[in-house]
Amino acid sequence: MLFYVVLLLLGAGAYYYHFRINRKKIIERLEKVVQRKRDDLLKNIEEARRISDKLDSKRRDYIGNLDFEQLKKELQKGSVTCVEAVRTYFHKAILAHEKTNAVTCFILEAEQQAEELDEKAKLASFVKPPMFGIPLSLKECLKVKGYDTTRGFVQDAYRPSTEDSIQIEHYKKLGLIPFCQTNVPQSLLSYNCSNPLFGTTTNPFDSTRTCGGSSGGEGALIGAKGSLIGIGTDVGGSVRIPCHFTGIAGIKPSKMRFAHRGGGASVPGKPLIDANDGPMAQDVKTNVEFLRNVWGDIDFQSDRDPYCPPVHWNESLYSSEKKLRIGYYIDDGWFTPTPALQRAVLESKKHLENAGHTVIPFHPPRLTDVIQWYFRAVCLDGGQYVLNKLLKDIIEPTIHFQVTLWMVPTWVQRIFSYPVSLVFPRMGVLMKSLTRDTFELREAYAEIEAYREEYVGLMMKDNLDVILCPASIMPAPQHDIPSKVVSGVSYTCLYNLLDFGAGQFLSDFFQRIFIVFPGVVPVTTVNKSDEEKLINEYPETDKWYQITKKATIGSIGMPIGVQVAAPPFREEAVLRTMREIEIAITGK
Ligand SMILES: CCCCCCCC/C=C\CCCCCCCC(=O)NCC(=O)O
Repeated sequence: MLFYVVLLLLGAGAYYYHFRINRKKIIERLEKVVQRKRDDLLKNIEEARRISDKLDSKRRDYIGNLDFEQLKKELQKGSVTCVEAVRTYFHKAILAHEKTNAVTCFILEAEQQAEELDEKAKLASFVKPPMFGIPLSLKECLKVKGYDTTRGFVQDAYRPSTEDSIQIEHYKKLGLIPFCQTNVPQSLLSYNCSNPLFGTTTNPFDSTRTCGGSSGGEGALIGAKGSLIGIGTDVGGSVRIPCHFTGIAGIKPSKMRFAHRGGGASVPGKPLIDANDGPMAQDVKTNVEFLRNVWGDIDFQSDRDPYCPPVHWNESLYSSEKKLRIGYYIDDGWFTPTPALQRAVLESKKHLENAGHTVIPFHPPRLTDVIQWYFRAVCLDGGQYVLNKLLKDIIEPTIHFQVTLWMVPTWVQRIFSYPVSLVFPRMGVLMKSLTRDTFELREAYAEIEAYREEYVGLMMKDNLDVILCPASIMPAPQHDIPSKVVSGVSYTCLYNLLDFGAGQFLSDFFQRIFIVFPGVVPVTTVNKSDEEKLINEYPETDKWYQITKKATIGSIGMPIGVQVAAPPFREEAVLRTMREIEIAITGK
């Protein structure tokens, strides 16, 4: 017996030794890549600075102070040129980058694209496209010809995309000029924004706090006024959480409203929970204008990707005067949000009631189950795909906790989940979430499908048009917190789980009720009384609550958004609701 124990220990030791040596080699090799990439970025920024400096600083300030609508008009009139717009936004993005480390690369060809557009504009026959000359920032994972999409993995550096994705092609056709790429967390499966290649992106309001993720670079850049409009992706909150953390507005349309051919994903091959791209901007108005133009011309995407139905912008839904019926909740029953987030929903409710809408309580059912199905379906191979990539890479320290969880074999997690449940029941739920086998995975898929019916059934029973709820559980926390409180995505991941696969859109009934489309609009900032309530009333019943409470203390002044969600192909109703909240708050 002793012999076998010794043999086993020796075997384990040898395996561990081999593993360490191998990891050391990988890290040494990749550290050189990191250095090269960082040197290249410095040169790239200097080149962008040289380009931006060609424009007189007074002119740059003038153009830099125009909002989206004003810049769009001036570009259309010809009183601002595309080259001037690009040079201005190189300048503004450099300033934002110096503050937050948001940019991973400037797309230097933007200047040339701008020059070509300006040349075309001189021809009498040329009809300017609707978003002529507007600079567009892009999350690093979106495919642009000639540029990397590393998703924060060092191993994927210097493997540039060979083509633009269909969406990028479309944006260029509409006159937009992609001018920079922005940072992401390693793997995209986190709501912070750090990776070993480009480092940590910080929140423009407080550098000790995260800008959110995974479209965190976009959040930081737009929040710091370095871009007017950008594109993120969202599989669990990655557009909405950074918007909420950085005080901007953004939306995650239902999957089929964009073409996905040529796009990338955090975990390819997960059928029920898929990432959608979505715009992010300083206000709702800009998102509306952007989507009005993109969906007004959606045939461009549908023609190239038959899985993208040609559903056009629905102006009558957006501009309708019919009063809405809105369901709201301030606590999903899984994770009580901190007081400012609850107040933001209640204030928005009042604004909407003042505008004549009916706002009634709505309770999303069984969030504990939702959390389990979501993690099971996102990590559909038990996290193996991401873990394999991570083990071939330098692992980002701010996601160490999350990676450690993934490394524990599923059967071990399952055994320990029972004793853990006795002292920390919510952790027990998470520890039972990763799938043991395909039998369990199929079951989870079936549950998700049934849940979709249940959820929309509840909405239909009360004849609800949209749902109003918190955007997250807390204001922006410190950089390492998201990986420690990964279950805090319940407010956003619910609406990814309710998304829909191809095919069902064929029926009008399904189109109306099944896919849910959420967006986030900034509403308020954390105040003193929120902090007092947090200290005196916020639960401390388990470790996640304790971490959340501690991370939220000291967040006075941080932005807070709310989330609005609605059934598929009714994105315009969500935008209308968000815009009405925006008008009530800002008066414009
Ligand atoms: C012992 C318990 C094991 C559970 C381990 C869970 C590990 C965490 C897995 C997934 C985290 C999901 C967080 C989602 C954050 C938002 C991500 C997002 O929207 N990404 C966008 C994209 O992928 O494009």
